[in-house]
Formats: sequence, structure tokens, C-alpha cells
Amino acid sequence: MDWIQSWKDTLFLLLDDVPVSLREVVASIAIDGTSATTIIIDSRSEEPLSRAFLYNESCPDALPLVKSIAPAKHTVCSGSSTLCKLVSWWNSYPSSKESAVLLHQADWLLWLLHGKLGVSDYNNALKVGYDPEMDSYPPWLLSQPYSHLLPSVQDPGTKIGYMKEDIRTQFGYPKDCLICTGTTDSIAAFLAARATQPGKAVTSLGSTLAIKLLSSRRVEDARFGVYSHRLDDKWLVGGASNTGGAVLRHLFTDEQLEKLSEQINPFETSPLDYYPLQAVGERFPVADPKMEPRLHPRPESDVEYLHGILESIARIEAKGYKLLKDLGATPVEEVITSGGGSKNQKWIKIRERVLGLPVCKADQTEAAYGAALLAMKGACENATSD
Ligand SMILES: Nc1ncnc2c1ncn2[C@@H]1O[C@H](COP(=O)(O)OP(=O)(O)O)[C@@H](O)[C@H]1O
Ligand SMILES: O=C(CO)[C@H](O)[C@H](O)COP(=O)(O)O
Repeated sequence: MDWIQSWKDTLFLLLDDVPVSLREVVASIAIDGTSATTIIIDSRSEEPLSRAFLYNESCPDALPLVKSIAPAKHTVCSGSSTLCKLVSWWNSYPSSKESAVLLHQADWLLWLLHGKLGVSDYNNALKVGYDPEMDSYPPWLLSQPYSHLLPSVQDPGTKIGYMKEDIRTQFGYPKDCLICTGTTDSIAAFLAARATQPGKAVTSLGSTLAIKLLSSRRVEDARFGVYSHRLDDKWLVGGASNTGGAVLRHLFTDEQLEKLSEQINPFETSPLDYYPLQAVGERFPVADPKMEPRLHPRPESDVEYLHGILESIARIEAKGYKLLKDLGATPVEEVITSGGGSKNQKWIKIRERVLGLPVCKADQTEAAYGAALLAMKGACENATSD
């Protein structure tokens, strides 16, 4: 699969999908992308120097070296971190690396629109080692031979520039359409849910399960895949598990999920104990690249099977929130849910029972809504600075 080409094609399909009458009033654009999805391109040819490294891919070959330069338990000390991907590429790429630039998925897509190479935001840059508290790359990273690949970093929702002329004239976007820095997908989902108080958490039930808790305290422990993103003057503590909707989609269609869920009694505990993964490897609440999926025994009844899977995913979520508490984050008061799994009311009831917390569906469940809020921030700041 040529991921890079497919993301580019999708971006241009989306630009073309906006009704013509609305395009001329688009003030700004920001994009969220999967965190730690990494692309390395050549700044001269503007072509990728390798295939894309996907968010959940592990580069264990780079881990010993990364662990030897980074502080203990730092978020880069996980095989799937952006820094491990960079080091793995650096050590295996045979040709000149002088003009190489590292971009995250969202940075790369935004670059196609604004054309200024090497710009990121402090959320996407966290897993390559950017320190959002100091607002800089740390000295232990800057002293590495590959540090020239690191992108410059802005706050999420900051104006980078205007849409490139050829693109805006091709699609009919206005001359002053701003392109702003974005964020990661699960932070965008958090922003979309509009949770603003410490103690509020958002679980994104998309292809994967990502949890984010607004906390006054920063917590980080790579042994369990726990890290803190900066959100203005607070912290978004959490992690992302490889369990989630991708496993469900492999077994059931969305229609089947809806029909089967209707028959589940969410107040009854399922005796089935699974660890639903699509492939070998887990990131959080246990960082174990060798963890095997567990989806057996499969009962005859699909309703019972789905009940067991949904409840097992809820147990992983509960373990995740308990871990954040044990590591010292602000205690969770309420869990808001976004992503494709958030529409499942039976699952919400199961999760309330397993988590022992109030759980509700976000009013806006699409991460893209959070990216649009960042674009609006960039446009407002630009208007006041003019
Ligand atoms: N009724 C449902 N109950 C549980 N999960 C569902 C339901 N309908 C869809 N899903 C899951 O939602 C996921 C898609 O959610 P989405 O947020 O679009 O994912 P992504 O992370 O890929 O953007 C699918 O993997 C699908 O299995
Ligand atoms: O698995 C994911 C990709 O869909 C998660 O959304 C992602 O890894 C979460 O990362 P972050 O906390 O940095 O946003």
C-alpha cells in the first residue's frame, strides 16, 4: 500500500468535496494526523526518502540507542516513538542524508498546502522528543547527528502561511485562506469534545483506543506507554492502546455491530476474557511489542462474542485510567467518548459499569471538528494581529 500517495489523493479529494459555494468563504485550514506517523522527505527533490512509518509500527532496533541518550521513562523510549523511527531510518539509509527533513503525517499534509518545509506543532513533535514545557528540543537530542532533520515547532493552531496559489486557483479557495499548524488525532478529538476542566477525560474509540485526561500534573512513563501532551497551560495525560474498532471491523460490519449490540444486556458481566488486538503488539496500558491477540474461545452466539469483546476493551480502558491515577494524574471525574464506537449506547453502559465512572458521548465526535477549532484559533489570532 502506498500510504503517502493515498493520503495526498485523499487530501485533494476532500478539497474538491467542499461545496463550491463554501470554498470561497473558507478562512483557514488545520489538519490532525495520527501521532508518530512519520515521513522523511528530501528537501531538494521534495520526494519521500522511504515509505511512511505508521503510528503503531515498532522499531525495536533503534530502542537501545534511544534509551542510551534520552532520560529514563521518556516517551521516546518506546519502539513506536517517532524518534525510534528516525534513528532506525538514519542507521539504515545508505545515501546522503544532508537534505532530509522529518515530518509527521499532519505536517506533511499541511506542507502540501502551504509549501514551507519543516514545520510542526508541539503535540505532533512530542514523540520525537520535543519538550513542550521548555518549548524547545532538549540538548540531548540537538547534539545527535540527525538533529538537522527535526522540524521547527509552533503552538497548535498557529498561522504558517497562505494556501499555495496553484492549489487555491485550482480549487477556488480564497487568496487569504490561512494554513495553520494542526495536532494529533486524539488531541483533536479531545478538543472537539470541548472538555476544559481537570478531571475530564476523553476516550477516542476509533480504530484504536486512545485516552486523554486533562490534568494539572504532567505524568510520563514509557514502560506503560503513558505520556503527557501540553494543552495550553495544562496537561493531557494518557496513552493509546492498539485495541479498538479495527478489531471489531475485522469481525463485524458496522450494521452487524449495531444489530448485535441491541441484544446485549449491558448490566450483565460477560465471563469472556479477551485481549482484542488486530496484530501482535500493545502500546498502553502495557508497552509490549510481543503481546499476542486473545479472541478465543469464540462462543456460538455472536451477541455473546461481541459482548465479551466490548467488555474486554472496557477493561483495558479501565486499567488505563487506573494507571494514570496510580502515576499521579488528576483523578478522573467523567469520561466523554468520541470516535466511531461512541455511538454504541450499550457499550457506554458496559463502560460505565466497568469504569465505575459517568460516561457520555461527546456532542462532536469527529476529530476533524477539533482541527477546525484550531484553524479558527489561527484565523482569530491572525485577524487581531493585522
Ligand atoms: N456501533 C458500533 N459499535 C462499536 N464500534 C463501532 C460501531 N460502529 C462503528 N464502530 C467502529 O468504529 C470504528 C471507526 O471509527 P473512526 O472514529 O472512524 O475510526 P478512525 O480511528 O479510523 O478514524 C470502526 O473500526 C468500527 O469498528
Ligand atoms: O493510535 C492512535 C492513532 O489512531 C492514537 O490516536 C495515537 O497514537 C494517540 O497519540 P497521541 O496521544 O500522541 O495523540
